[in-house]
Amino acid sequence: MPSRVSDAIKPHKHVLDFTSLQELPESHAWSSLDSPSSNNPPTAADSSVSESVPVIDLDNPNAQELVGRACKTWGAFQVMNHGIETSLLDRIESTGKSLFSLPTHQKLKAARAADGVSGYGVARISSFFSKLMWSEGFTILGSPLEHARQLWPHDYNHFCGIIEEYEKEMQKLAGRLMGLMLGSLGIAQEDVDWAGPNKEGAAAIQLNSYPACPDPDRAMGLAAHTDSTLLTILYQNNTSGLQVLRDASGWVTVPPVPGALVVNIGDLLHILSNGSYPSVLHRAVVNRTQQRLSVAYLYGPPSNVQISPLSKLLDPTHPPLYRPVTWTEYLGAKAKHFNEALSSVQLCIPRTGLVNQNNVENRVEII
Ligand SMILES: C=C1C[C@]23C[C@H]1CC[C@H]2[C@@]12CCC[C@@](C)(C(=O)O1)[C@H]2[C@@H]3C(=O)O
Ligand SMILES: O=C(O)CCC(=O)C(=O)O
Ligand SMILES: [Fe+2]
Repeated sequence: MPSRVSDAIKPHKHVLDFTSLQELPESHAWSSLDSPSSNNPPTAADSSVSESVPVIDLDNPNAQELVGRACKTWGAFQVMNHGIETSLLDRIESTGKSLFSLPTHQKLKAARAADGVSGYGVARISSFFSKLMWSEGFTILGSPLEHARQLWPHDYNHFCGIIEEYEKEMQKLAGRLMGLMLGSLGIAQEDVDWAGPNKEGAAAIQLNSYPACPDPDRAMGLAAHTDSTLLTILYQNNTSGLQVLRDASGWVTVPPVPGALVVNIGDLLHILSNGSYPSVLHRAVVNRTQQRLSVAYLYGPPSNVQISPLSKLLDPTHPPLYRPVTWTEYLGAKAKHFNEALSSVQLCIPRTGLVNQNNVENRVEII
């Protein structure tokens, strides 16, 4: 119970000063009962998992085929030789660390507004769960200038410069990855009018910090979700925590590989590919000794473009499985339906109908 009425009405009462805690508070103690069932598939004992998310060298002449295969089977992969300089990754990591190590009262000056997207706070998906997550985040959509001024009144340009450079480089990589992913489906990027080489998608950056946790087995860093993006490019520091759900094996850890970036398929690419590239459920777990930092580049189409299954992928035996949606509209569906957002834009399939091309039966209900 909040001790003062003013605490109860503060929008950011959930933000904790993690560093001062010796024990996991009840508010952050997850049990299998209060986590949604999608969070609890049979967990694979680490030793029994022989497969792991593919690591693809983008300089490999077969990169396109390898990317296509990884998108169909895993919904995630790691990339090497991606063209992003190590020094930029080091700089984004250290600026992220310095942000999260500011005093709580300072970080709260850049708090995300109740109806806003950008700023500092708990995970946006927190409202769908009765327990809180062991993490804090900072979201950037558009210019970070105003929030950076609140955080570092004397030195905001440093942060803004790094973010700007990171966005520019990631935009290029995201375009290149889209080209490989579409190419592997037999579609030229130029044939998708908003995705051509000189077109710019929209994007957000999410900095995540997962402090060391006194009771990691009962805590959740970031609960299982899919991203509402076309694709997400994730930089993780040298501490593992990211897991993706693989139907047969349960949760599979995506280990940090020095110099690699993780790519995962989001719901809009799932729609665009008519289910050929299923979006992947993923989550972040925490550990007892080390702070973990990750930076997600959430890449989507220009916000008002309608995304629907590509017509080249459709024929009478492969009808469209989803209705057209804009990114803005889909983010609204996610905020309302969370992990059921994709089914909320699904079209009805006749009883005799066809299932998703990759047989992801649990996602396509025949009604
Ligand atoms: C452009 C986006 C995509 C958002 C919302 C908005 C800004 C922040 C993104 C994330 C980042 C963390 C997971 C997620 C699920 C969340 O809660 O915030 C993402 C969400 C989505 O992919 O739906
Ligand atoms: O921190 C991670 O490994 C995952 C972060 C993530 O899924 C996100 O920001 O969308
Ligand atoms: Fe994510």
